[in-house]
Amino acid sequence: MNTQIAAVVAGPGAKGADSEVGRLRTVMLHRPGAELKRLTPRNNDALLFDGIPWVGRAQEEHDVFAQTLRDHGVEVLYLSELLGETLTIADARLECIEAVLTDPRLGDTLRDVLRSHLEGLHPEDLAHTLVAGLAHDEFTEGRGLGYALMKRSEFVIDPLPNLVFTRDSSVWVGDRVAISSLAMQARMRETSLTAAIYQHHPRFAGVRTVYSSRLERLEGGDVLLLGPGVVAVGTGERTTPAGAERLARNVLGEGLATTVLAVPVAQDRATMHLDTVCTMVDTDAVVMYPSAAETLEAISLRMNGDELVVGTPAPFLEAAAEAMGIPELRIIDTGLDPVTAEREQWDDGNNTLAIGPRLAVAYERNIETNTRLEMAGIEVLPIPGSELGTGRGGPRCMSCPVERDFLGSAKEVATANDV
Ligand SMILES: NC(=O)NCCC[C@H](N)C(=O)O
Repeated sequence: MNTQIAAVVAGPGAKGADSEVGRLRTVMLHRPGAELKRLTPRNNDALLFDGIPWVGRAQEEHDVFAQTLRDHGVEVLYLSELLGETLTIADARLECIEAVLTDPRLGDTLRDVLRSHLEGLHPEDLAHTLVAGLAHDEFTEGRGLGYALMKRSEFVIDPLPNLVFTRDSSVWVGDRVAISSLAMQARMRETSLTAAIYQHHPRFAGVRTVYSSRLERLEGGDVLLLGPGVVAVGTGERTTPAGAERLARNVLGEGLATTVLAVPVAQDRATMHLDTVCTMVDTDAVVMYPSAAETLEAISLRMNGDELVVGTPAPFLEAAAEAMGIPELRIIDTGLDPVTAEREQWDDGNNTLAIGPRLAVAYERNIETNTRLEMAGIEVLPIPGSELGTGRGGPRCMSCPVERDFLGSAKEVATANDV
């Protein structure tokens, strides 16, 4: 175990998180809005939705989620409000507008008129347009061949319906924020918004980043803070091995962790991120899709001086327990038959958001999984998700914890494991 680790800054009021289960203090959500109204049967696949949500009901469901968090003392920050405030700052406006204009489909003529249009918008209207997109017919000033040949159903600026999954576009590791590098075309522009918020909004003044969207592919849904100093990173289509290795180099190099576990995840629609099959519900327990529990492996990444040492594959639960310095990483035994397990995994039954140890928000529809969690002593706070679920993400996907109580420091963990 590498003991040359700087202590994670975990002072009172520190932002960030060193676990999945420390008491949740502040979270960033995005209340879905006009961007969901852009979804049609023609574009929903490309926009990564499995259906056409009833938008008003999705908003009601999301409001229940936010209120459940508030009722448990969690401060809820809304991404669009932060974005509107951020876009009062000239540099932030430029960066977000530039991210739109880099779209190679535009062509110079359309790009120029679009630039002038966006530059003229009030910050809140600009925030709205950056999130909801701009349809061909809404942009009456449109010019150029790109615009002339665009179908009426197409967008000059694509909407961002997956912004609701705030987990994926940024993730905190210790007191640093990682701006992710989203893999799918439909989501790439999301990080121009989160990057601008973290860089320019006064709420985050002085916060340092540990990853940027210019680096290799990395999505927050793949990053699990197993415990102080131990980070698991799912790898596959969304987070590439190169992205996991880059994150490992950065967090290990900065003393934010002692071990990173790379965890290859089977690449199916239902299992696009590590958090679709496994989330933590206690300091030493996960709720996990049974078939993943049998098959997941982990490869440890540690630093030896300047060298990144790559271990050999080992069963995930064993490798995690060893890195965490605990006898066992428990799985809540859901004991479900394979069909029920598959149905509830599809509906994000394993994608819980812990508000603290043994207290987790979960979709109410996953009755069997939730019952087993309760039987195992995990208090479940059920929320509706029939419409939200069409985007294929649950409470963890829909939340970016900005501040949790720290459970410890990397230095303490390193010391404890060395004894
Ligand atoms: N962490 C997550 O699993 N997030 C859910 C992302 C769902 C979104 N429709 C996507 O395909 O990226």
